[in-house]
Amino acid sequence: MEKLKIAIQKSGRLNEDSLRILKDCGISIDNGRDQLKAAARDFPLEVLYLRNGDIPQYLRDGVVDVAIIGENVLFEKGEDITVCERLGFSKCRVSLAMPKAQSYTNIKDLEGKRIATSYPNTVAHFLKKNGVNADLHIINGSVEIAPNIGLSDAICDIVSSGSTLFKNNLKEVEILLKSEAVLAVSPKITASLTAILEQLRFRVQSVLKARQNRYVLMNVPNDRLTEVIDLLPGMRSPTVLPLAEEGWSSVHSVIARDSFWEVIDKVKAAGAEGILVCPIEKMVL
Ligand SMILES: Nc1ncnc2c1ncn2[C@@H]1O[C@H](COP(=O)(O)OP(=O)(O)OP(=O)(O)O)[C@@H](O)[C@H]1O
Ligand SMILES: O=P(O)(O)OC[C@H]1O[C@H](OP(=O)(O)OP(=O)(O)O)[C@H](O)[C@@H]1O
Ligand SMILES: [Mg+2]
Repeated sequence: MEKLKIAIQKSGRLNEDSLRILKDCGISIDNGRDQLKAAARDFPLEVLYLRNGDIPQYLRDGVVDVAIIGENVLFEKGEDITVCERLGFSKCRVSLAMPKAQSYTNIKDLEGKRIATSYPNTVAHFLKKNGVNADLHIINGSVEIAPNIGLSDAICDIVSSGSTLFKNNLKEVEILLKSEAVLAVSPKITASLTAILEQLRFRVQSVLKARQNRYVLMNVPNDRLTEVIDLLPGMRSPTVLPLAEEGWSSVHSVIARDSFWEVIDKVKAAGAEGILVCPIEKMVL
């Protein structure tokens, strides 16, 4: 049977979460150490472990059909590659930073300056858009050290918590783009493999939806039911079941993770008690 070839990062920031999302989709992979290729046991999928930076070219050439990759890498060297799902992990931004002591008012301050980066196309694109000329120094790692050793006046690199910038006495001055892990598709994917990709996307979507929501159960006195129900969204509407004790009901609902505490505070104030919160494994709408 034909198999969809998926590339995931061999080692690094994306590896673990990429394997986790496949696992949550019910796809188990025989994952021998040092193996560069593995087959899934229960889904027509073959996994290739590759360098994140090499993946755009493999997608372009059709060596792999899909990949889990940092969106920032597509911006740098895969603008022709299509994204079919945003996966919600490895969130970061690509930013320009300068020594803290240096004054900065706007991008024009970078005119004629030396900028060290691993993302030359991204920086060149940003500078061109702003009509600024600067010297780019391409380095592959430890970019944040460059100003401290006199290699550059500014840097452009990935920022997440900001602690690497802080430790190197740098300040973030411009955000060029925001990124997260995405599922990207080869322009050469065939129709029959697209059908398998659609099955995979369906599973991914139900896993992501489930991660974004929580299942809640609570006890509510019957005379406060309408008030509590009005505060709860639910998939269609909340479920209401009678408790063994007269005058009380059990109310079940689904709440978005982001608005969770806000809703809980409100239902509590409206008379709900014994509130239980459970993770959801899959959510099919
Ligand atoms: N500090 C961070 N916080 C969140 N996401 C990050 C962070 N650093 C990198 N990422 C994301 O994870 C991706 C992989 O980063 P990582 O440093 O593991 O590999 P890499 O050196 O860019 O790639 P390669 O696999 O080619 O060696 C990046 O492209 C980015 O999308
Ligand atoms: O804002 P922060 O939370 O500090 O994260 C940003 C740092 O994380 C990444 O490096 P990583 O740790 O992946 O090391 P690498 O340079 O070897 O890839 C990135 O290149 C930054 O240096
Ligand atoms: Mg890194």
